[in-house]
Amino acid sequence: MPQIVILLRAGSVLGIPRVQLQDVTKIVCNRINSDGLEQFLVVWAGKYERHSVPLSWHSINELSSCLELVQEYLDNKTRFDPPSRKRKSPDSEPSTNGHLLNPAERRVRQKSRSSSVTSSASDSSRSLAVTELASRDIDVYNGVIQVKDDFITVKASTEPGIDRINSDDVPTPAMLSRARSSATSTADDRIRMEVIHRLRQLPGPPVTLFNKIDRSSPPLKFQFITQSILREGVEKADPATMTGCQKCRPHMGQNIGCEYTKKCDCLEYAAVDVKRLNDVTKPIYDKYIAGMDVDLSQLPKRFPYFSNGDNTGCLVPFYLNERHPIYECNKYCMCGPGCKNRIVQHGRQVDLVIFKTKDRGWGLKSTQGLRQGQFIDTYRGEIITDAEATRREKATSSILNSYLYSLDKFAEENELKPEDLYVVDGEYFGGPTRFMNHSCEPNCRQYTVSYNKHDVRVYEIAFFAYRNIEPGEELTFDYLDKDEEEEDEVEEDAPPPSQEKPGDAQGETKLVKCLCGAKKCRKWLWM
Ligand SMILES: C[S@@+](CC[C@H](N)C(=O)[O-])C[C@H]1O[C@@H](n2cnc3c(N)ncnc32)[C@H](O)[C@@H]1O
Repeated sequence: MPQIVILLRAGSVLGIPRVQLQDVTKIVCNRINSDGLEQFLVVWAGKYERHSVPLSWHSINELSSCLELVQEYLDNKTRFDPPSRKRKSPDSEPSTNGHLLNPAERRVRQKSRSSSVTSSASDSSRSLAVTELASRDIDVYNGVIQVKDDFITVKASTEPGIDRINSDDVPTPAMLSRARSSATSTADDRIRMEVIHRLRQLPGPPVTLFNKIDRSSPPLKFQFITQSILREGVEKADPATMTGCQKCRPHMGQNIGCEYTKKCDCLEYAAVDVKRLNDVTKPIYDKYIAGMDVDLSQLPKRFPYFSNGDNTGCLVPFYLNERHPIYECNKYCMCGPGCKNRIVQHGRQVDLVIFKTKDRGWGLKSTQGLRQGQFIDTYRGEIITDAEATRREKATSSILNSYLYSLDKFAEENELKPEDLYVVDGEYFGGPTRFMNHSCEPNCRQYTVSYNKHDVRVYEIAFFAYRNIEPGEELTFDYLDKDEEEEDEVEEDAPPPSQEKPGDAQGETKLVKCLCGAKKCRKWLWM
């Protein structure tokens, strides 16, 4: 399309001009232009008369700050037109996991007609207005384009003689038909490179991307974060309540920090190991269970992680199997940073691969084998109030996916009302674990990890390997958080359960067919 090409060449003196994200409403079509360039039809944002919203075609280079809109367009297009974006040849996967451009797809369209262009330009600002377009179906340009300070802006033209195209008519059936057969591999690659770039910024061992299924990438709307973000109305407990263990020291014999459960104040609220109660401690425990004030440090406790041997750092069976809350040491503790009661706080230590599954969107795996009880990563996101979670659920853009995780571990014992609980939303902000799928027979489990035993509403959710996991095995957890003994027998071809998901007062959740493929699959999954 000549008018845009002229603009690009002028812009190349200044650098590639860019369309700004906030100026674009959406992208509605794609094509290969007469120069063989992939282009996208942009609908501009702004206050314009109805039906005369400016529209213009742009290359992926010009849309580098709008890649997430391009991705949204391509993902929707794929939903309606899957074959055009399927991988052609898995063998051509480059080592970066990026897609090779398939030469057969780079169809250079024969230039048929040109449009007349009026232009005015200065060093810092150039504008172009388009008169009658010979082929509206293809060469749509509807307004005045300006390049200023390396950014493209556009406005509806008021000049006489400029033909307007009704924006409601775009994309036309002819445009859609052309779009269907027009390659988008350059755009797919750009999007993928942006995701890979973001993954490379993450601290710790590499997180990589692998997709042998199609050309899509994880959503650019999603941002990787290293710590959860507390949103409006969410408050941690008063910082003054956060205290550390005062009687422990870095070297208490074995040079592992905290060593004696009876000395460590961090274990005050940790689960009691009832199997080790004796004649002295049993009566204290009974009083504790009856709700009386007792000295909890007298009761038998356990540290959560092995401190020596092959399994150093892995969860001990008492925590692994019974899933008691884990209380790690914190910055106020006297045991020092090398204390063995600090694992989750040091962050992810295993490599991860975000990969495309055949039928459940993206999933997560590791290239390394994981030991039973080994820490993988936390589930992070925006921590929001219950009311905000309900609002988001109702207004959700993700029809199929659910990323909300309720922080209700301590609700019952602290008599917290459901409306006072917080929820982690991992849809737009989170870590790689946001891509973990559900299995009815999972190989990972989620555990509660707290650094402040007095804070019952804000804590970490940490994933640990529940058994030894082979390299490359998909990492899964049970979304319903059921323990093995709670399992009900599920019959083959069981119909969808009629009751509501437990705890779902509003019945907002959806029931979807579970595709985990486990032998004991429950067949249906509440989302
Ligand atoms: C937390 S996300 C997991 C990542 C997701 N696959 C993606 O591509 O973003 C949860 C969503 O993944 C899909 N999913 C996960 N496990 C599934 C399963 N066993 N069966 C069917 N869909 C599943 C569902 O769409 C669910 O809402």
